[in-house]
Amino acid sequence: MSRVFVVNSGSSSIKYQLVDPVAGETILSGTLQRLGEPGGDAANHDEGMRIVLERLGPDAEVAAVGHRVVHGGARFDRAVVVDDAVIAEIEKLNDLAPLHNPANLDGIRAARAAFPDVPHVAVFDTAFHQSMPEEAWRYAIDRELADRHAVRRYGFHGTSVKYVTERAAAFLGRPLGELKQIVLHLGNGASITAVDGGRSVDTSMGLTPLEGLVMGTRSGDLDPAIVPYLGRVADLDLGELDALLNKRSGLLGLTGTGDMRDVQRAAAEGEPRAEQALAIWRHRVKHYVGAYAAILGGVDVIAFTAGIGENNPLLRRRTMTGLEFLGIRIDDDRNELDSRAERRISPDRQPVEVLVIPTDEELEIAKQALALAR
Ligand SMILES: Nc1ncnc2c1ncn2[C@@H]1O[C@H](COP(=O)(O)OP(=O)(O)O)[C@@H](O)[C@H]1O
Ligand SMILES: CC(=O)OP(=O)(O)O
Ligand SMILES: [Mg+2]
Repeated sequence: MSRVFVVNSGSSSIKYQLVDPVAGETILSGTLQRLGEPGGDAANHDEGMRIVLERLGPDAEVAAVGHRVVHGGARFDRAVVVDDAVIAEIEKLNDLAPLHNPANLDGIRAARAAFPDVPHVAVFDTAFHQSMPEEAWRYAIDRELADRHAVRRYGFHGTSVKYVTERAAAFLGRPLGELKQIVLHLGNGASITAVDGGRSVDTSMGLTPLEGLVMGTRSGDLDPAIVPYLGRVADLDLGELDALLNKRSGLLGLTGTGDMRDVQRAAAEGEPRAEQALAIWRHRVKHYVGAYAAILGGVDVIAFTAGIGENNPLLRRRTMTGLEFLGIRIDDDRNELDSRAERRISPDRQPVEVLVIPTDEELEIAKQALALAR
């Protein structure tokens, strides 16, 4: 038996799959969305997990349960079998991934109660980025203070980036070890990672999933002085500032909606704030592509993935326009093809292969969970 139940209990959704990674077969999958919002699929994560477990049924035979855990801190550089001590460690990191780790833990607790006799495996978003060199992960602040509190760049979406870079190499029929890749994971949470020969060497998210790109509700990069400054002039306390930057910024803060589809619709209707928000969003993406081409000393592959990266030809084209000097070109017919498949969207025989690789965090989690459970 090699079936794995995978739970990706996220900030506002629960994605789940029953997969057999050996047979490469998905038996069941689904998503509960907008948890806690009016009209959402469940009132909270506990109720959401109850619904998921009902859908799975009492007789599902599983060899292991795999859990996505966003923050593994300095403690977890690879997947681990969950026990009470691991749960306590994950809980300590709640403050460093406030939209994610508490929800991940809700999923783990509910699934352990439902499947007490099989191994539960935590697979961390941060693990893949532990290969970054110190010049990429260390912030230029007081060394002792930073080390005492484990303040450093961790990076996230690593499970997705690992999967996408391996698939990209397989798609091209070239050895992973020889490729310089830039992965654009553009979803509600969004990040860009530089991968040299299969190893993460830099990534846009930092201590928390707040740094880097403009996201659905997160600001991404800003001058850190803005935080104390706004605290003083707008009389906001630290909790309010944290909520402002994580939950009420990004596309939401700029336009009033955090969903890229709505922002694009508004922009297409000529709404100037929406058009400007897209321009800011694209500017930040381009900034990181250029930076990582420089860090890598060249680029062989640009891989688009996640909700926006997989489904949005207009943003793919417009973020790549102006990067011809790096050897990056887009073939409009290929780019606009409506497809769920892995595909090339650059013309043939270009210095840079531009690909769309649909991510599958759940399959990657299932593989790692099964490997550890055995
Ligand atoms: N066809 C599409 N065009 C533009 N954006 C899309 C499309 N489909 C999904 N998205 C966007 O993708 C984002 C969600 O991506 P996803 O990877 O599912 O996020 P997460 O896993 O972080 O919740 C949303 O902003 C959504 O609007
Ligand atoms: C780490 C992170 O931002 O995850 P997500 O994209 O699922 O919100
Ligand atoms: Mg995601």
